[in-house]
Amino acid sequence: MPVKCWGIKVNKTTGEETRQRLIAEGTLHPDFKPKKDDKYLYFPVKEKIPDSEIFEFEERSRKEELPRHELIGGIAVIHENNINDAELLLKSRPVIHTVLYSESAVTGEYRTKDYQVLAGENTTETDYTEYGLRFKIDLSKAYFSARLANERQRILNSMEEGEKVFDLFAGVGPFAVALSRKASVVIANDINPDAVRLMDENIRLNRIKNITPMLGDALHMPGIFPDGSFDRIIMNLPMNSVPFLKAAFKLCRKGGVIHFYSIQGEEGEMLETLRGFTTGNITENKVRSYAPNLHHAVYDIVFE
Ligand SMILES: C[S@@+](CC[C@H](N)C(=O)[O-])C[C@H]1O[C@@H](n2cnc3c(N)ncnc32)[C@H](O)[C@@H]1O
Repeated sequence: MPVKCWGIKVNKTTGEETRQRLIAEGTLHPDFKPKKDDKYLYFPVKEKIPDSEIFEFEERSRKEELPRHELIGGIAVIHENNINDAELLLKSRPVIHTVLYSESAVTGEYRTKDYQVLAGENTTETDYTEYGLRFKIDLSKAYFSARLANERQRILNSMEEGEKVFDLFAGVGPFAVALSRKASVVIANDINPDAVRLMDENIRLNRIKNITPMLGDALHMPGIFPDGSFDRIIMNLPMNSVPFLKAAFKLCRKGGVIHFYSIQGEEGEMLETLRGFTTGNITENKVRSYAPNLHHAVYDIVFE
């Protein structure tokens, strides 16, 4: 039965942005379901806040556990080929327009996956907002994971204003776009033409002027830029970054930092390899679980 509660009414085009803002502010009411009509989305909030009005919302059933999924903008990705789960997810939030089943692990040089549409619109494209930044994503054409959002902010917070950053495996540009807020310049390279096309769009969407997107093989980058040109290097190709370490250390200045990502089973697995390149400080952190007995780790390496 619908219950009266404070809520925010927003245009559908700004729905995801509003949802993330309310979550970040801690005001989205978890006990009621957001709702929609032809034009607007309605989000329940815990108390009276600016622009809120009283609306009627359905209570969430405590038993209605949602299937495990990753939400990227309006797309929910599930790992079981289950139409009922997909329909449940589609109905659970007005912002979800498509539910995809990921048929494989990330594969190939471009680190993409095969997807099957289980419910909703027949698309792998979506709009995604992260910390106020907007992104065009196409999951079948270029890699993207929303689970690295906090990691991008961690690096941004560790940066000084005006740094020169090189993102060697930039994908559709989430690290580059986030870090451009503090950097003087970001060079953002990827070998996948679709990723670079989407990155170009994402740079324009956010009206960013200090990112140069590049289409190329990371191995060739030291031939283009003088040694030691950059303060910070991002290496998020976690299954296969080791062959690119020599190039990264050439591009990094002495005293600069390289963020090296690795999918690994044991803590410290990469330390010996990395010690072959620097005597500087190396700090290791777990970014997220990846699979049973595997995790995504980041090594922050100071080049000395
Ligand atoms: C795991 S994805 C990370 C993308 C992005 N940094 C992100 O976090 O969303 C790795 C990316 O490296 C790119 N890649 C693979 N081999 C490459 C190479 N030799 N040179 C440049 N980019 C490469 C892939 O196309 C893919 O977009």
